[in-house]
Amino acid sequence: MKLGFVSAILPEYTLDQVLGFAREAGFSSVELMCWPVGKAERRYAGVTHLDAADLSAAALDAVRGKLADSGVSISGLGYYPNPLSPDRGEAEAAVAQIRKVIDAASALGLTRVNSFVGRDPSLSVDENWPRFLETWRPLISHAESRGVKVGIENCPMLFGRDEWPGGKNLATSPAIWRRMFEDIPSDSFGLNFDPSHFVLQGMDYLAAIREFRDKLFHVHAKDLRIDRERLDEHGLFAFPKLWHTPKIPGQGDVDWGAFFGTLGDVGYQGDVAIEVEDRAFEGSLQARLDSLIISRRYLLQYIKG
Ligand SMILES: O=C1C[C@@H](O)[C@H](O)[C@@H](O)C1=O
Repeated sequence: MKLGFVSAILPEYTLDQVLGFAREAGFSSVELMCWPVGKAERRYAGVTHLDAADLSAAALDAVRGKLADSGVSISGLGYYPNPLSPDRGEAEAAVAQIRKVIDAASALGLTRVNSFVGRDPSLSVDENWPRFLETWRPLISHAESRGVKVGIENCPMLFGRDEWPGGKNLATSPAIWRRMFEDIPSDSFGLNFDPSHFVLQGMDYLAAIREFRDKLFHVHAKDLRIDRERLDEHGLFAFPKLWHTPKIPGQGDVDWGAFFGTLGDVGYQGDVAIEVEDRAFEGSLQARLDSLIISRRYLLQYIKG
């Protein structure tokens, strides 16, 4: 397994700076953010370390050169919008960008793109399903034709009022994954698995790794703490942001020994990208760089990196 990080935590860095930091800090890989150039609509979004809109020969050569010089590999290209948004304009833009990111991966000889399937939060899973199929069947055919595997992250995107009540990503549970993979059976359709989202939902991430071993395309290492006193105060049906806190690996409730033990049992040999969304480390650029260094040091007890 290779250890890397999600580049969203370094929005002010250029691609060169991201790769330079990764190399100096000893990371083997990086998941590069590929949001369209522009303003972020939410935290950890809107970061562009690779502009998928410019796939000119010159731009691609420049990126290839930077990657080769750095000696750091790219675990995947990441873009996490809501392609099933009730705002049709937003959804169409998301779908168009996902296609470009798939094209960019293929042009660079990469095999992984990570994203969300999206959701209309005001509708049930069943009510979202026809649109999910209409949107994702062509996207996955496109990925197949480009030799790219799309890993869907299991984040519920359900933290506060604007995502209430269903969240902005359908792909949150084994029950939904089974249905997704049955309805769109493709070797290009799988998971970007993050155990922290299972902790949030009170679910067993080890059983899920075992069942979906063949669908594990990419892994995120983010931790999360359930704040028991706040949960006792607000209850499970309150906005989740009221009773949990995202943390760096080792500082939350994920059992990383069991997690890596189970990944090893199922033969996972892909990339693990540390994802920092821990406000305790967001006071400065240096604190964010430190958070990646500390997370890496912690996880190296389980994997070679
Ligand atoms: O991996 C993820 C993608 C992010 O854009 C999002 O903020 C998030 O919570 C997440 O887990």
